[in-house]
Amino acid sequence: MACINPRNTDVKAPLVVFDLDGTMIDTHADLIESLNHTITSAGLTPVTYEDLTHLVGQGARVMIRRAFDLKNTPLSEDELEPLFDRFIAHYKAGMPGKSRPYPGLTACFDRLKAAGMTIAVCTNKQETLALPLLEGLGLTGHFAAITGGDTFEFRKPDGRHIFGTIEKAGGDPARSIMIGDSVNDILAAHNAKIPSVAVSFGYSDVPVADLNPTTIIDGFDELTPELVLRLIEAQ
Ligand SMILES: O=C(O)COP(=O)(O)O
Ligand SMILES: [Mg+2]
Repeated sequence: MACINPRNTDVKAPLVVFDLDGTMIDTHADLIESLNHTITSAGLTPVTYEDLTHLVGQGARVMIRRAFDLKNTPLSEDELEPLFDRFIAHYKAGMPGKSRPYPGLTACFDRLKAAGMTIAVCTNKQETLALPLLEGLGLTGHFAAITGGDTFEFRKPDGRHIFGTIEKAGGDPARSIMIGDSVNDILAAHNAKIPSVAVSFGYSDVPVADLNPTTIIDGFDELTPELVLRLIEAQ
């Protein structure tokens, strides 16, 4: 097992930064249900899972706006706000709903932490949704920091969202990696100049290999301390 030298206090623990939707947690059923609850009230027809992969990624407001674009229906800023409130109320009320961690996630956390590594969350989901969802699933205690799409004045794919998360978690960008499922995560890692791991099972609307991540995993059993160290040392 990989081991961190505990005597060298100048070297920060390796930090593994996780995206939330489609990476740690399979949230698609609840997102689709709340989105359809929202847009059908405005006369739109429901969206599908395939649609969701094009809509999710930049938070709830953008998801609703993209759904209207998808259905070729104009939407003014004034109309958006009550729909946004309707989405948030519905999504929050059902939480954690059908959302569940992907297989092997907590075993992966335990493995990384046993090797002296730190874990953080960098999601574009707003804090008022991300925090109770992680709490509802009993995961909060694993993380040194959780940042959302509204924590800073910037969000993924802006690399500063990752830097802000690393700083809050007490990490070092030179010893950090990003795990994500979509273009925002891989681009943000690229912009922050840190290695990226794409998961193949999330909500990307293109094959994740097209995003040029540093590497790809098909399940959390592949995310080992050895892989994390290899990626950090190779950067
Ligand atoms: O809520 C979203 O739109 C995206 O969330 P994620 O950054 O955790 O994938
Ligand atoms: Mg995601």
